[in-house]
Amino acid sequence: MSALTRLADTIEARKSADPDSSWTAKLLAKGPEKCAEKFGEEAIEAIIEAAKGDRDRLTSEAADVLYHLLVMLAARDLTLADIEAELTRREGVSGIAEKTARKG
Ligand SMILES: N=c1c2ncn([C@@H]3O[C@H](COP(=O)(O)OP(=O)(O)OP(=O)(O)O)[C@@H](O)[C@H]3O)c2ncn1[C@@H]1O[C@H](COP(=O)(O)O)[C@@H](O)[C@H]1O
Repeated sequence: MSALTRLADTIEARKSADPDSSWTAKLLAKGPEKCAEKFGEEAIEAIIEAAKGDRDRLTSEAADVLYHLLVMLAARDLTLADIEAELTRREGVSGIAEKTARKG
């Protein structure tokens, strides 16, 4: 099992945890809008580090982004498996071909 899958499972389990004992439970208790806002903040921090080019800081911010993405998805009852299914569906479809098809 990958670290990402373990993290997703932990986040799922935190849905029923005491907000006083878990950061994730506390964030989930604030609702999906707050989870989305936190994800946005973390994404911006990662963008800044990517632009600056510090690999260590970008690694740390990217980990925050993945954690907050999973929390945001959990807040809307979406799982990592749901996203993996969408990625699997896209496998073998060129991004260029997909964009051309969308433009009609
Ligand atoms: N990966 C993470 C993770 N990444 C970031 N964070 C937390 O997310 C928070 C975001 O940081 P911020 O500086 O934005 O938060 P803040 O400024 O204190 O909060 P606000 O004032 O914005 O509300 C920090 O408190 C981090 O500790 C995480 N918290 C938990 N995890 C994972 O989730 C697991 C379960 O954690 P708990 O739910 O706390 O048990 C942990 O074992 C980890 O594996």
